[in-house]
Amino acid sequence: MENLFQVAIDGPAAAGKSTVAKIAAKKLGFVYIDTGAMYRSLTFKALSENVNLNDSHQLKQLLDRTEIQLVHDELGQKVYVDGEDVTERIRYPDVTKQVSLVSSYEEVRTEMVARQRKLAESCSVVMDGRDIGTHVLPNAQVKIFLIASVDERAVRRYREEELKGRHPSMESLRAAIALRDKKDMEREVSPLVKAEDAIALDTTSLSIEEVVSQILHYVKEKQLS
Ligand SMILES: Nc1ncnc2c1ncn2[C@@H]1O[C@H](COP(=O)(O)OP(=O)(O)OP(=O)(O)O)[C@@H](O)[C@H]1O
Ligand SMILES: Nc1ccn([C@@H]2O[C@H](COP(=O)(O)O)[C@@H](O)[C@H]2O)c(=O)n1
Repeated sequence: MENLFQVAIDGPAAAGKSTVAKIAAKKLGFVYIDTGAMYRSLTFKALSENVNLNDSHQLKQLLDRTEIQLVHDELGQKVYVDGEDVTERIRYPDVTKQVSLVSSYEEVRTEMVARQRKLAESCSVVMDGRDIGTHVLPNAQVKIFLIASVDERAVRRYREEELKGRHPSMESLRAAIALRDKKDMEREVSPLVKAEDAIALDTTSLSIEEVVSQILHYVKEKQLS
């Protein structure tokens, strides 16, 4: 289909990908696709059904009988697994801790990528994840690789946790972020890496509004060229 526009946003954990992708998509009138939520959904279901997370074949079979829906309304994104609202549940620490293992398997990724490409088939999208610019949407017109220092990312997560009434130590947040990045960068299949043609955007000292404005600038520039 002609005239479809794709914005790919990749980067390490807690760099701000989903926050800015959501706002940019809304401002552009594009659909926002949170691919991390899809891997989290499968991890949640595998944990709920006691599936062996070291068995990629079992995980793929589970995925084949799992419906994952990303639904958007005025209040934001909701995630449904087989019709159950798991929006909050997939952010719990047990899922976050295991999701990099589940996402490391080729069988799982092949199916997820097929689903993600299908979602982007008929509409303009802002898609965020780890392999969007390198693998899922290699022809995306705008590719952003969002980074921020690990200390800043830990602070951002801390503030988020504080709002939910939780007070984890800064060091535990920092360690969890660094460990997840390491696993995502070192896996064999589609590791987290900047696409050659992606724009690196360091958000360490940028506000959310400034990051969104930069992304919109790159999109407008491309649309006019
Ligand atoms: N530029 C920014 N300045 C300050 N805080 C930010 C900025 N961007 C995002 N945040 C905050 O940082 C936290 C993490 O952002 P977000 O969840 O969007 O990151 P992410 O890259 O999607 O993370 P993950 O990959 O782990 O899901 C959120 O609380 C968000 O509000
Ligand atoms: N395209 C993607 C997106 C995500 N992952 C894996 O899922 C984890 C959770 O992602 P969040 O963005 O929701 O934090 C992430 O740590 C990766 O292991 C992926 O592999 N590819």
